[in-house]
Amino acid sequence: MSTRIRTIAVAVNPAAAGGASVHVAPVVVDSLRAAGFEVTVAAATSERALRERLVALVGDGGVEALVVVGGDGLVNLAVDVLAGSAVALGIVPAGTGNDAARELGIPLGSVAAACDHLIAALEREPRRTDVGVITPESGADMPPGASEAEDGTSPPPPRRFLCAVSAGFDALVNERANSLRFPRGPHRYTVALLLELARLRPRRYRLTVDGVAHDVESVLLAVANLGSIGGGMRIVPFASPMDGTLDALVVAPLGRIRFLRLFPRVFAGRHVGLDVVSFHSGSVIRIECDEPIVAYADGERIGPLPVLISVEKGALGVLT
Ligand SMILES: Nc1ncnc2c1ncn2[C@@H]1O[C@H](COP(=O)(O)OP(=O)(O)OP(=O)(O)O)[C@@H](O)[C@H]1O
Repeated sequence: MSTRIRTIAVAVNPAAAGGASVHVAPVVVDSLRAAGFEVTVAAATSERALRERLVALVGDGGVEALVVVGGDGLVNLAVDVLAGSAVALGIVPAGTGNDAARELGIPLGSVAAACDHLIAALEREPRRTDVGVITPESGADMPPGASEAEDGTSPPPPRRFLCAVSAGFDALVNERANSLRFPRGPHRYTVALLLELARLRPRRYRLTVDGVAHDVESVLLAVANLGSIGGGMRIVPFASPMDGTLDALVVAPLGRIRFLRLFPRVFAGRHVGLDVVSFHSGSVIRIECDEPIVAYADGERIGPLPVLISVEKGALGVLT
């Protein structure tokens, strides 16, 4: 067993993948204990309560690693809490999309394989990984379902992310899904996608990459640290989380049929080189749009554009 890491917190999201992670977590805890690690379980009834618990655990130096059992939303929460600390992040994928795990080479689809991978990684030095930071510039945004007290005129605080920021079609789909009362579950995203597809049209953005402004029209615009979103859409197949760089993907205006035909190519990462696709790499990227669009990071709602995105090089130790 590793002499470096002995104490581990396991964070559970009872909401991930419709509750499936509740069954996965005990398997993870048992595997780690059987391998000789000291394990604390961190679960809470809400995301906010879980954040407070994780901040306390990391702050008092009680754990050397945090293993999340959930999807990209829970990974995002852990990254936001852990970046810059000495606590390493482990992931046992138990969500719907699991893009962070996929990109980090963590086995998907088998809890036993993911646990074996994690225990092997605990023997090694954590891999230093870049973390993105998204800073909303404007306030006065009321999230769907927020209380009056959460509304305000000051911008939401900066938030870290591991995978990507969405500011185009997929951000609109997320926002639409969040506003729908019916249906519940994953079908909400299908309905939202169809509704947004019917409304597909380009928006005008100003993308400023390391101080150089690009005025673009786009239907799909995202900024990646790790290359995939939405359950395996390889938006930036060449993205590296260890190069101190972010990569923006811009898809130029195109009709619905061509847009739909693009999707299988993006899943396969074979859109690079197409005339409608361009990439811009840099360490500070600002996205502005002349229409109200709410940005999402790792599938989490951030706030309206404009946003400033930067990178914290090697800020996170990942067990992989
Ligand atoms: N009690 C809770 N503990 C932790 N997270 C919670 C809780 N309740 C709600 N959440 C939120 O649930 C959302 C979904 O979780 P998660 O991302 O882990 O699963 P998923 O959506 O099924 O997977 P993916 O993001 O990979 O598609 C996240 O935004 C998370 O913050």
